Amino acid sequence: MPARGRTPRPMKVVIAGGGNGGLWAAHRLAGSAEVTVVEAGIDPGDPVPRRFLHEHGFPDCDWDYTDTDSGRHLVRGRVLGGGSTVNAAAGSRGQAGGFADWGEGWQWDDLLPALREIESDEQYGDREYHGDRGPIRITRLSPGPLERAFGEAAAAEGHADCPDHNAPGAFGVGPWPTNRVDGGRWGCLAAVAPLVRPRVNLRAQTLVRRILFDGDSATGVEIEGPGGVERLPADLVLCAGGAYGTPELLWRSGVDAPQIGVGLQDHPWVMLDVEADPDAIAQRPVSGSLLRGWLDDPADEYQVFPFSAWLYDRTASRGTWSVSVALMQPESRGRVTRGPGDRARISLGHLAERRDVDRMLTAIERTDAVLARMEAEGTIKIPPGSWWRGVDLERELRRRVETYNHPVGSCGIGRTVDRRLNVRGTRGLKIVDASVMPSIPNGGPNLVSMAIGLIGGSLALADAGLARTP
Ligand SMILES: Cc1cc2nc3c(=O)[nH]c(=O)nc-3n(C[C@H](O)[C@H](O)[C@H](O)COP(=O)(O)OP(=O)(O)OC[C@H]3O[C@@H](n4cnc5c(N)ncnc54)[C@H](O)[C@@H]3O)c2cc1C
Repeated sequence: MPARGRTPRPMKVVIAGGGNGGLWAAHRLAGSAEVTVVEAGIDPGDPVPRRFLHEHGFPDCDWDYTDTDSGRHLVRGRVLGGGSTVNAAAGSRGQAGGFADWGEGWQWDDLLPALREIESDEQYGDREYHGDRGPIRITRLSPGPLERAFGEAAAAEGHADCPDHNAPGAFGVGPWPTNRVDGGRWGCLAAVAPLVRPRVNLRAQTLVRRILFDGDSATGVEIEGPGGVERLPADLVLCAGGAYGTPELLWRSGVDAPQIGVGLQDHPWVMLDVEADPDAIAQRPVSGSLLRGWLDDPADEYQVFPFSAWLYDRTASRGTWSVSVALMQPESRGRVTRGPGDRARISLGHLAERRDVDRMLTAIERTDAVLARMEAEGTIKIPPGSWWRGVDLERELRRRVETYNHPVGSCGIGRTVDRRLNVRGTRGLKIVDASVMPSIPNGGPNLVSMAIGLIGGSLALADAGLARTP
């Protein structure tokens, strides 16, 4: 019991990682608790520099991970705003069925209030399943000539018109919901950091080296920043380092919770590169069309979206239109294991399950049918010898499959954390990022990881018996 007349001090919370989950948890907690956000990368500041709004590829703000299966580099934003500062700003949130195995308290209806609170949907904000007051602005960009032709070809192949991919039960072809303002990426750096900075202690360019414990209770963190190594005491530590960074931090801290790194999932995708008029491509280089189809069952969802190859790779031709095909509810799982120096050793495990291979092959076949119609109309050219029309397609698929940059689930609910996001076997330690997703949603993890941060912040307040400030 506090001494008579003495005001109890505010709860001290340290958030390790200022990305999607971390900034949204900070937003929820600031004002009700004394919050410090520790971000290893830079804070680019406000107003957001143009490059973080309009450019792609940030080697100076990256964690430099590698997929050990393929040897390919894995991009992970090391910058305030995390993935949402470097990503493709696709704001598709997935459908209810994609959360069916998330367990009690984490079903679609449980997540929807947070998903609504995050967003202002410019076209459909008045619908009950959308928000119109959140800082993340969702819009749909007008189609260019290639998007129109793609939509017509997909319709001729039997795909429904889909004006809002975030509407319940939506499938078909239509504009990408994208978090952009004036064409620029509108992620957590642009939209959430300005709300959080004045209300928290933000330590950028500072690494959380380890979580400190007294027995099984987290008591703070050890950080290393421009001023050297320091200890920050805390009543509660929230890990928000992402699907690779959070396991690393737990290992560095000697946390022995169950199944860390087990259960990693990612959407596998491949590119079908076709040729088109560079001026037509330039009219809508990214965030144009999205086709969501399914094979035998809605759980067999695949996504197709075209974009300018040159936008992401300056060695590519401006006339290359990359048509990506991704499997949205893969069964395969990868693993993050503890590598030398407690660095994450990542095996994405794409196409480990036979069923995923078969589903990818069928999705490619269906996509090729749409592209063939476009070619017949003269809007694109499928180069002779294209890999997906050759022999031994499965071998080529396995060689070319890569990451959609959507890793989740390395510290899943029901495995490493409980339903209130507490790290099992510890006290005063929660995880509030994409690593807790029990399985990969059938949309992008961008908005869902933000929702997890917001819910994690609410759970922390509720656990402490604190009221939420508006
Ligand atoms: C190139 C790319 C494109 C993508 N495109 C899309 C898309 O279009 N749509 C979509 O839905 N999803 C997309 N994603 C995925 C999406 O951005 C992520 O799922 C999301 O950012 C995950 O949020 P998070 O909070 O788990 O982690 P992050 O947003 O990655 O945040 C983790 C933060 O923690 C920091 N950190 C880590 N360890 C430490 C430490 N020890 N100390 C201090 N700080 C630390 C990191 O620097 C980072 O800022 C993309 C991702 C990438 C990389």
